[in-house]
Amino acid sequence: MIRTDRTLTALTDRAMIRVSGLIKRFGARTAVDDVSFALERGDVMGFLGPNGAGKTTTMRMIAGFLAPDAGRVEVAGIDVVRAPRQAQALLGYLPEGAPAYGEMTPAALLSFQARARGVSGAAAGFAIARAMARTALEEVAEQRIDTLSKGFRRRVALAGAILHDPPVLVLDEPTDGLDPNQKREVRALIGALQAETAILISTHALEEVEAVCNRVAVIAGGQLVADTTPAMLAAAGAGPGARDARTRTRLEAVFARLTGHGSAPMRDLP
Ligand SMILES: Nc1ncnc2c1ncn2[C@@H]1O[C@H](COP(=O)(O)OP(=O)(O)OP(=O)(O)O)[C@@H](O)[C@H]1O
Repeated sequence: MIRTDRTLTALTDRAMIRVSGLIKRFGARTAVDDVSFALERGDVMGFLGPNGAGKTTTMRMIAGFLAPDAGRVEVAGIDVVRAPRQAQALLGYLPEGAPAYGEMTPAALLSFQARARGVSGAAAGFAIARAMARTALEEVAEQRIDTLSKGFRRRVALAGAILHDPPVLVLDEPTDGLDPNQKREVRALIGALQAETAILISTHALEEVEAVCNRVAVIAGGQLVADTTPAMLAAAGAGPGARDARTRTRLEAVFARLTGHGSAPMRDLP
């Protein structure tokens, strides 16, 4: 497995997300198999892998929505299994798919979520306005969620994840269903939050990794097979060299192999 110096540096007390020896089984299938990594503030880690590799299962365990069979998850040093409420207060989680409560409006849902986090009054109003502005939701604030387009519904869920301005974000395919402009906006938001936040983001889009990630973790068959940087990933496919057209093509080939979104087979992982 590729591990860079940068990764080893991250395995310190400054870690905002620390995953150690994480295992999850569903019946006979081991969905997540001894996965370990750590992220600090300033890290945006792209989480790659083919369908069924274990990305969502790992993210659900980090967010405290699924109990691991073994191993440990800490958010800012807080054990997610032992102290889920404290850990979740520091974490924003964007699950796959659309938000529940389709009969509510974005404004009502965010208000409900603020109350659930113990925030009310002027502080809630401020947090909701900030989250709506960051996700450009104002124009649909009072429209029922189940009447919104997929892109808007995705942004409502994202607004909920960043509502309390958490120092840790776990985003499961945040730009899925968005049009190119909306994708750019969400990536700009991630860039704006990066300095103060540790962000884990699953994606099937190479341009997303290139645009926002300074780290890349690759999972296949439940096991972490690379924990590196986008540049190292490119080098693994292209050898050292400039990011010229040939490098780009090879990076695309490596990416296709790692994510299963392409014709190349999954063997020979870097
Ligand atoms: N609740 C569950 N019960 C049984 N099996 C499950 C459950 N959740 C996930 N799995 C299985 O665990 C494995 C990992 O699934 P997971 O959803 O974590 O993959 P993924 O990498 O997120 O895939 P995708 O890119 O398609 O979202 C798959 O084989 C999946 O079928």
